[in-house]
Amino acid sequence: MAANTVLQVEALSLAAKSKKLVENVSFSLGKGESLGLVGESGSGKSLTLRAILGLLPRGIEQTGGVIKSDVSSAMVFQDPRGALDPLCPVVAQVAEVIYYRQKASRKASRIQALELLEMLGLPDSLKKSDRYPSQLSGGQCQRIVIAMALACKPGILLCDEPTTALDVTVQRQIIETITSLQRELGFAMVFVTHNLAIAASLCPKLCVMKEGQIVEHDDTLRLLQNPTNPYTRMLLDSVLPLPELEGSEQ
Ligand SMILES: Nc1ncnc2c1ncn2[C@@H]1O[C@H](COP(=O)(O)OP(=O)(O)OP(=O)(O)O)[C@@H](O)[C@H]1O
Repeated sequence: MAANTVLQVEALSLAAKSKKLVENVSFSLGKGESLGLVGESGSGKSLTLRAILGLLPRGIEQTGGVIKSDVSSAMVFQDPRGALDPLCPVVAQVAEVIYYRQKASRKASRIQALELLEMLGLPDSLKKSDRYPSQLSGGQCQRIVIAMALACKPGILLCDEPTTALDVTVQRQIIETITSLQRELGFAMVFVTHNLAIAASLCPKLCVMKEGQIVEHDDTLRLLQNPTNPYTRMLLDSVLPLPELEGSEQ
């Protein structure tokens, strides 16, 4: 691996029994870089992320390729409520990750958890009284899940459609939060989404996936300006423009 490279995926193939699900996927990621994995539902994006994390679902096997990384990874899942324990207060959930991953004392873990909540822009009310996931909005739950991932001090943040379950204004806030945290903490990121616009706004490089394969891999600007694969062109064409308002100035 080159000196600045934190992740190298080489010819990764995954299968369930004999069914090929991901085929010959390759990409690399430099320190602090962001890469977007875009494509339709079922194209193999989440499985690729799970393979990087080393957490493939039961029944899925790596049938080829290698994944090289010398930094730790943490994942932010699609459904924030599903990723949290409904019976445990949220601050305690973040503190628990710090306690186990960083081997801090219980008291220090709680203090660090509160600092992370502050960093994620969560309101003071969440810190004063212990609150449960059901008492938080979807956006607040996703911020807690991001705090838990960051509590592992990852070199790579793997984001699996972290904004899909949220409304568009909250989506934007979460994306802005991730961007500013990345600038501050310097982690690299693989961002999975079916939304080309979100991936393009976050990541300077994109991989387009279809049916388990990467069909196009390029710098975001070049890919948007000059897509070479028909599927990428179709993805671009399917971004709906806003209608022009009647009587608006030209
Ligand atoms: N546990 C599993 N067992 C068998 N097949 C699976 C399993 N998980 C995923 N698959 C299959 O692997 C393929 C890729 O799935 P994956 O979840 O990676 O797609 P995706 O691109 O992330 O889709 P989405 O955007 O809907 O999350 C799909 O055909 C899916 O049905």
